[in-house]
Amino acid sequence: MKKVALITSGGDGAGINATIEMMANHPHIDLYGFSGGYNGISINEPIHLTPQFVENKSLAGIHYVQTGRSDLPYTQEGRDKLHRKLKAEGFECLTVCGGNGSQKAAQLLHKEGTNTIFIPMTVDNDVIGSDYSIGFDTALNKLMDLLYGLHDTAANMPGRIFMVEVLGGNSGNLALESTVAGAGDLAIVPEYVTQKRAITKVVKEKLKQKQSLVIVCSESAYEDKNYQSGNQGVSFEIAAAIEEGTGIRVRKSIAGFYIRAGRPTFKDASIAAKIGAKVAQCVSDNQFGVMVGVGNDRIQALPFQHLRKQYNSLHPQTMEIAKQYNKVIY
Ligand SMILES: Nc1ncnc2c1ncn2[C@@H]1O[C@H](COP(=O)(O)OP(=O)(O)O)[C@@H](O)[C@H]1O
Ligand SMILES: O=P(O)(O)OC[C@H]1O[C@](O)(COP(=O)(O)O)[C@@H](O)[C@@H]1O
Repeated sequence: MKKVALITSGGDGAGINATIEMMANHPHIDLYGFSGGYNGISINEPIHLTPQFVENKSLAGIHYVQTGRSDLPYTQEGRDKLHRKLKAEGFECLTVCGGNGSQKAAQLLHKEGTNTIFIPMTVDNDVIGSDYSIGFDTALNKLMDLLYGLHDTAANMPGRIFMVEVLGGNSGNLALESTVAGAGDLAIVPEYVTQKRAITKVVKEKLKQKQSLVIVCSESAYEDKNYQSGNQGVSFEIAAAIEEGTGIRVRKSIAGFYIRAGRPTFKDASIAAKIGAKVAQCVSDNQFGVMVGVGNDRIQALPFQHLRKQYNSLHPQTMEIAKQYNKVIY
C-alpha cells in the first residue's frame, strides 16, 4: 500500500468526490485528504479516506475535503514546509485537484522533490493541457437552467434586455458555450476586449431581429480591465452602457456561486471517476509528475514538461460558430 495525500485547491468543482472514491478504493492506495488547499497540509490533520469513509457519498455536492486558496506555495520557504510535512508523515505522493494556479504549485513541488500528480478541477474549464476540467459541465447545466428561465420570461414579456454575469476567471468558456448552445443571444468574453460602443451597436442590430435579448457576460470582461478574474459587477457597468446607447432598461442577474458545486452531472461524475482510476494506476506504477486530464477524448497522463505551450483558451470551433452567428463580441 502506498500512502497518498490529496488536496483540492482553488474553486470547488462538482464531481471531484468520484475521483477520490476511485482512488480510495484502489487496493494499492492508502489515501489521506487535507482540507484547506496547500496550507491545509501544513495546518490540518489528515482525513483518512478509507473505502468505508467514502462509501455512498461520491455523488454528494459537498467535497470529502474542503478546498482553499493558500499562501505557502508562492515562496520557497512555504514549499519547504510542505515538503517536510509530507515526508515526515510518510506520504509517497501528493495529488492536487485544482485549476491553473494549483497546477503551477504542483509543478514546483514536483520539481523540488515531492512526487506529485495533478487533476484538473475548475468550472472555468481552462486548465493548461486538458480538454476538460472536472466541474465545468455541472456549472454549465446550472447556468443553462437559469438562462432558460430568462428566455421564458423574455418571451412572456417581450421588448426587454437581460444580462447575466457568470463566473469563469480569465476564461469565457461558460459564457460562450451556453450562448452557442442556444441559452444566450450574445456572449461577452474576457479573451476579446469589449468596447462600449461595439456592444451597443451589436445589441441594436440584434434587437431588429429579436423581441428580447439575453446577454451572457463573463466576470472579467471589459475594456478598462478594472474587472479582473474573481471580481463581480462588470455586467452592471456594461448594462449601464447599453442602457445609455439604446434607451432600454437592462434587467440584470449575477449567476454567482450557485453554479459552482452541487450534485455532479453524468459527464462530471463519469470523467471524474475515470480520472480517479487513472490516477490510481499512475500511483501504482510510480508514474509521477503528470497531469491526469482529458485529451483526444481519452483520459491521459501528461508529463508536466509537456504542459507549457498548451494554453487552453476558448474552443476554436465554438468561437468560429459564435462569430458566424453574431453571438459573441470580438
Ligand atoms: N504562481 C503560483 N505559484 C505557486 N503557487 C500558486 C501559484 N498560483 C497559485 N498557486 C497556488 O494555488 C492556489 C490556487 O490557485 P488559484 O489561481 O487561486 O486557483 P486555481 O488553482 O483554481 O487556478 C493558490 O491559492 C496558491 O496556493
Ligand atoms: O471563490 P472565489 O475565491 O471568490 O473565486 C472566484 C473565482 O473562482 C472561480 O469560480 C473558479 O476559479 P478557479 O477554479 O480557477 O479557482 C472563478 O470562475 C472565479 O473567478
